[in-house]
Amino acid sequence: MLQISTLSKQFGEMRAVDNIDLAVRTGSFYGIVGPNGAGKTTTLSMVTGLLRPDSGSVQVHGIDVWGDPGAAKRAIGVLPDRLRLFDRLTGAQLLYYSGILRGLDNASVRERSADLAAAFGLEDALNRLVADYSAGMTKKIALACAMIHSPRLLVLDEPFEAVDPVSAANLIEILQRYVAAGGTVVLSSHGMDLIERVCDSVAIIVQGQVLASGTLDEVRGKASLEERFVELAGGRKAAEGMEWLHSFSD
Ligand SMILES: Nc1ncnc2c1ncn2[C@@H]1O[C@H](COP(=O)(O)OP(=O)(O)OP(=O)(O)O)[C@@H](O)[C@H]1O
Repeated sequence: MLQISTLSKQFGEMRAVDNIDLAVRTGSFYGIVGPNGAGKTTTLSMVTGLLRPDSGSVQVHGIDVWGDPGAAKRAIGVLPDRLRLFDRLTGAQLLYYSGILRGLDNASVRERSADLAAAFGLEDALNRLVADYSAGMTKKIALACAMIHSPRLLVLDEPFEAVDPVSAANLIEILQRYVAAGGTVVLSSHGMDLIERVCDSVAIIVQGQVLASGTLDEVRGKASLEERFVELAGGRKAAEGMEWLHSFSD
């Protein structure tokens, strides 16, 4: 479903993404993990046609994302990292806008909006401005907008950040049913337990490079995913120094 080949992106001197290759099969629940600044968001932005790569290619469902971005984007639903939503719309209007933009007819948009609002527990918030939503509610309405056109591939950058445990469990169930029906999910997260629980495959990205990828068992071996992650990310730093923090200036 997704083939990333020798993808690179440099910002000035910084090689944010350095020759990344990844393959995600149809029906996979794929997790991308890595330390802050590792290049996850940059990679996912290039995958979804939001950021032009310096080199390399991305194929989604056999379509070259940068060769035919319109066709590729039809196959993808995206939850970007920094949410830039039209937040002077109500939740209902934002869902309507997303559905119509994706070519759905009126009746389908209304039916799907109601289903999504119920699934995410947003029924009572639909007529309020998105600008007034909490962080978690904003994330949920953005997720609903990403799903409304039933894409083949969902690319979700930190979908569980700020989402409460009940909503996260609902979302996981929705995604698991979507995958069981043949959809494909690629998500980034810092929640190792969650990735271990829901993903069948995972990639660990450190300093713009894929240091491990494959099925969950291939990547973690006999260790936990967190242990493998810490090992590949260069270990933990001992919390030394900063005595001033314990000197309490009052
Ligand atoms: N537009 C930009 N201009 C300059 N540098 C950038 C830009 N976008 C990202 N970077 C840099 O590229 C590197 C990778 O950033 P990226 O956002 O992809 O990391 P990430 O793995 O998603 O991190 P996090 O887990 O903190 O979200 C970082 O060093 C970041 O500062």
